[in-house]
Amino acid sequence: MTEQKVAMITGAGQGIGEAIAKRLHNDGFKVALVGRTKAKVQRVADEINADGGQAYAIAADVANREEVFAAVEETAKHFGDFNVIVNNAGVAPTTPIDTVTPDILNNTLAINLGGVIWGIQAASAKFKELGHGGKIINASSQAGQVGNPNLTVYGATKFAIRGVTQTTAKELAKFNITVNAYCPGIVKTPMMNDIAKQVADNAGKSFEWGMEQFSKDIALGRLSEPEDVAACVAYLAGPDSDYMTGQSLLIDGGMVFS
Ligand SMILES: NC(=O)C1=CN([C@@H]2O[C@H](COP(=O)(O)OP(=O)(O)OC[C@H]3O[C@@H](n4cnc5c(N)ncnc54)[C@H](O)[C@@H]3O)[C@@H](O)[C@H]2O)C=CC1
Ligand SMILES: CC(=O)C(C)=O
Repeated sequence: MTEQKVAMITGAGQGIGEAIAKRLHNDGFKVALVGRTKAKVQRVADEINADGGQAYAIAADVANREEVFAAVEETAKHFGDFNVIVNNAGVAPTTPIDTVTPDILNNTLAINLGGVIWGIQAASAKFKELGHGGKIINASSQAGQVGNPNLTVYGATKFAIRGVTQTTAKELAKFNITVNAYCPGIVKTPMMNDIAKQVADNAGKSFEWGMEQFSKDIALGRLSEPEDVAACVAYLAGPDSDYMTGQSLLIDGGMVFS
């Protein structure tokens, strides 16, 4: 039997992160689930463990460098190895340009971009210490490929994540560490529900109208399930993507063609 690999997923208490944790468990990974609220990640870990898996919940704020390093350390100590990090946690404030404040800008940069940078630093340091390569997988978005109205700050972080993915892929390749990103489209999660509601409220329209503003250009004609994204992340976490690095995989049902 092949050795079970260890993956750490941030923002794993709901939405896409939860689906990734469950998919990697189904694919035979041991999984560490990281989130700011321990109870949320513990609920997902309990479900995976009840299904015969090995899941471990850790509380950490990805904007805090020390907490991210501590989470990686705890994951490696708990499971005895460390092979994959999925830097998935993120926030998406709705920001028509005239509403952007220093606090919104700094907080979103600290979580979305800072969290990915600390995750890459902590994971690559641990892979090197363990004397083997590894896989780093970052959450970007279709909003990191094309400008989405009302998402200036969020979109900026998601464009930046594609850049960081490319630069670190080149830096870390010599250590047998790959770095790739996934770019979901419009996924049915609490984050997307909040965005659609805020856009609708700002326009004095219904939630359905708000969602339609984002979903009308999906070629496949349906919103994404979190599991659609998790399936592609599983590919990036597994051996079939070994010869792939620096790439940003669009999983958007055909909204954007790059
Ligand atoms: N839902 C969508 O349509 C899309 C989502 N994405 C990206 O996918 C990722 C996951 O998104 P969703 O599951 O939709 O979001 P979500 O809001 O439903 O879940 C995100 C999770 O991350 C956690 N989190 C937020 N800030 C954190 C922090 N500082 N430290 C630790 N955990 C933190 C939240 O508590 C939450 O549990 C995000 O990076 C998002 O930008 C990208 C494209 C589309
Ligand atoms: C939330 C997000 O990433 C969108 C709308 O693409």
